[in-house]
Amino acid sequence: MRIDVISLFPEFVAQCAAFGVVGRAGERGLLSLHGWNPRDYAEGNYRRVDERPFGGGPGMVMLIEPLRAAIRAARAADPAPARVVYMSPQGVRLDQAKVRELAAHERLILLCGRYEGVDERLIQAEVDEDVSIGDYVLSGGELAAAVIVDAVARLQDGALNDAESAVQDSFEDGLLDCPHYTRPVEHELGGVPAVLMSGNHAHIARWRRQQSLGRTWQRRPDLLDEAGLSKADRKLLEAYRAELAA
Ligand SMILES: O=C(NCc1ccc(CNCc2ncc[nH]2)cc1)c1csc2nc[nH]c(=O)c12
Repeated sequence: MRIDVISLFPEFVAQCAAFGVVGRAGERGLLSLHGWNPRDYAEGNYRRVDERPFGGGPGMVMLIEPLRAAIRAARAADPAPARVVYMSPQGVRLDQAKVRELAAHERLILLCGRYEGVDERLIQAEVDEDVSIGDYVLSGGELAAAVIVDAVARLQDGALNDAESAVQDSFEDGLLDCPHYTRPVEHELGGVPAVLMSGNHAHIARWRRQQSLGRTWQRRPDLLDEAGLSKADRKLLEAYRAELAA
């Protein structure tokens, strides 16, 4: 998969892709990341990339032409067609389903705005979809682009080893994770649930499932509705709640 990031700070996103699983995906040739800076395509001796908004109001708006030239350069760098995603507070909210959708493309071009955003005409002409990473205010689209790079890199075949795939799958079952413990068994902060030391793998799996169900019910009941619980799940959750009420 090839991802081109259009940003005034392209090194920002490159850095986020230099470590861990994502860095390894790059080394394995599963993901290539390229940055394009609109300022390199800005005209005039001030090389402007932004201007004051028509109609007045605070902040600045990114100009059409430097962005358009940078997008064109990115498109031209590889013959494969690219999906252009504008990182925007007005976008659809990113979730794992959207990540899977984006990861299926051979190429993505991620457009990162700064200031108040981008001239609407550029968005209409060049952008396929707008994506937000949540309802909070960031200083630009770069962190959102880095989130997408990380999440889609993990889904490239060969990016994760078996253990890491298990971690990925556990999230994808739609529930929150169970608690995790490692050595020492005894610690001033407390001990370890006996079931985890029992060696009884059926009991351990049941306990972990019950903890996932219980924590999801307590912290993210919204996820519970979609999770499609089995009869066994519902019994485990009932027992969890009964234990809390006791
Ligand atoms: O570029 C991004 N943010 C920069 C930014 C933030 C706020 C405003 C203010 N706009 C005026 C307004 N908004 C609502 C009503 N009036 C403009 C630009 C961004 C990309 S994806 C993402 N995902 C989550 N959060 C984000 O901020 C982002």
